[in-house]
Amino acid sequence: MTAAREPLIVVAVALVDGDGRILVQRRPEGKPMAGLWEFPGGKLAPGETPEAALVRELHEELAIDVETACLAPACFASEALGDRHLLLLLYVCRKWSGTPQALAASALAWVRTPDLYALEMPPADRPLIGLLDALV
Ligand SMILES: Nc1nc2c([nH]c(=O)n2[C@@H]2O[C@H](COP(=O)(O)OP(=O)(O)OP(=O)(O)O)[C@@H](O)[C@H]2O)c(=O)[nH]1
Repeated sequence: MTAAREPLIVVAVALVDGDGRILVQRRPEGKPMAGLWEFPGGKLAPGETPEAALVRELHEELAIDVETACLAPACFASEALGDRHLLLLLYVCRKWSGTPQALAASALAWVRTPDLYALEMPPADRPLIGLLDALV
């Protein structure tokens, strides 16, 4: 009997601009779920805290710098993802330095929360839209 794999923890962030819009990025060709829109973020490296992982991912994916204190835990999703179970921890951040650049995505878009419903997003993200709408 093989042991079940542990849940996959992914951290992601809703960056909120001064107009209350949220940044989403489009997954590039060649990756699973290519073409879907998602919140910037990614998997934890071994031994990394969720906040440290998010600071690193935001630097790698968007070339922005964020302080841990500016990452507010907001909500989470718990969803099957292939042969794994995904725990997607979503933070909200309103303060960063630099201008986001699409270093790891095929496109970036600033979107009002109700307009997120019209975007194709991974299944785990859909339940987060209503929760985010209540928070931003
Ligand atoms: N960043 C991010 N990942 C998400 C979201 N929703 C969601 O299901 N995921 C999934 O969570 C995982 C994120 O890990 P990742 O971004 O490091 O994965 P990846 O495949 O892009 O990169 P990798 O090449 O390092 O494996 C992916 O399987 C992705 O599909 C989301 O809103 N943001």
